[in-house]
Amino acid sequence: MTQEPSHPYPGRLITLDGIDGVGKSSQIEILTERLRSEGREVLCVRDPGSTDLGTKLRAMLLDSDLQMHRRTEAMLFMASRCEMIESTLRSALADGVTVISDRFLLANVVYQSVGGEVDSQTLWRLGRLACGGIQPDVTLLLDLPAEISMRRVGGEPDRMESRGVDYMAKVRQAFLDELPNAGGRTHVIDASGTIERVAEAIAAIELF
Ligand SMILES: Nc1ncnc2c1ncn2[C@@H]1O[C@H](COP(=O)(O)OP(=O)(O)OP(=O)(O)O)[C@@H](O)[C@H]1O
Ligand SMILES: Cc1cn([C@H]2C[C@H](O)[C@@H](COP(=O)(O)O)O2)c(=O)[nH]c1=O
Repeated sequence: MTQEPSHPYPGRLITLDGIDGVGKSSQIEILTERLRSEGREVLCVRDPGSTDLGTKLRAMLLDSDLQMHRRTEAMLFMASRCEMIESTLRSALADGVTVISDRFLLANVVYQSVGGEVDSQTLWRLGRLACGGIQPDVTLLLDLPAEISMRRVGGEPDRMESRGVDYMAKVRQAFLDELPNAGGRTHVIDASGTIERVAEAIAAIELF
């Protein structure tokens, strides 16, 4: 079955996602190096972040001392993503660049729907409006039990990590449940092996 295009541009949007500590950033580093060694122009962005506004919003959203309603939280993540798309991501795709995003709308749906007052369908609808018609071409979901991933997270827990391992276990399941709605091609990668083993599993996936 042919898939609807994720966006009207020649570039490629690849997103990596999963619960905190699953190993996304480590894999993005390896994937970026590999694609660049193959001669591809690669732009890495982080969600939330990657703009002045997004960086400020990230600091607030991860500040354990800051209280906010779940709908407020959801919309601030969407605002950061909108700014990143309209100031960086869209033009890169238009120029044919491969964009690797550390998280995207899928994280917004699962992290803000678990245990909160906002349902996933509403978050998909609002989130797609905020993304201005851009969806990932490929979503790589790194999957790992929350008990293991939370042990990998170092330092003081941020506002999301402070919600604890039970919340993170529900987020993990929500990622698996919502992945088919992410748009484009989707893959679940077992993140329980060594960094090298996980990188091999990602290298075996056809990204283009
Ligand atoms: N496959 C792996 N096996 C064991 N440790 C790993 C693996 N991948 C990453 N780590 C380690 O786990 C920690 C978190 O890794 P990383 O920052 O890549 O995860 P992350 O998903 O980006 O985390 P976060 O979402 O919290 O930023 C790091 O100390 C990293 O070295
Ligand atoms: C995009 C997005 C992220 N989150 C959560 C997920 C993590 O706990 C933090 C981001 O930190 P990381 O270093 O990327 O893990 O924010 C969220 O709750 N909603 C979102 O839309």
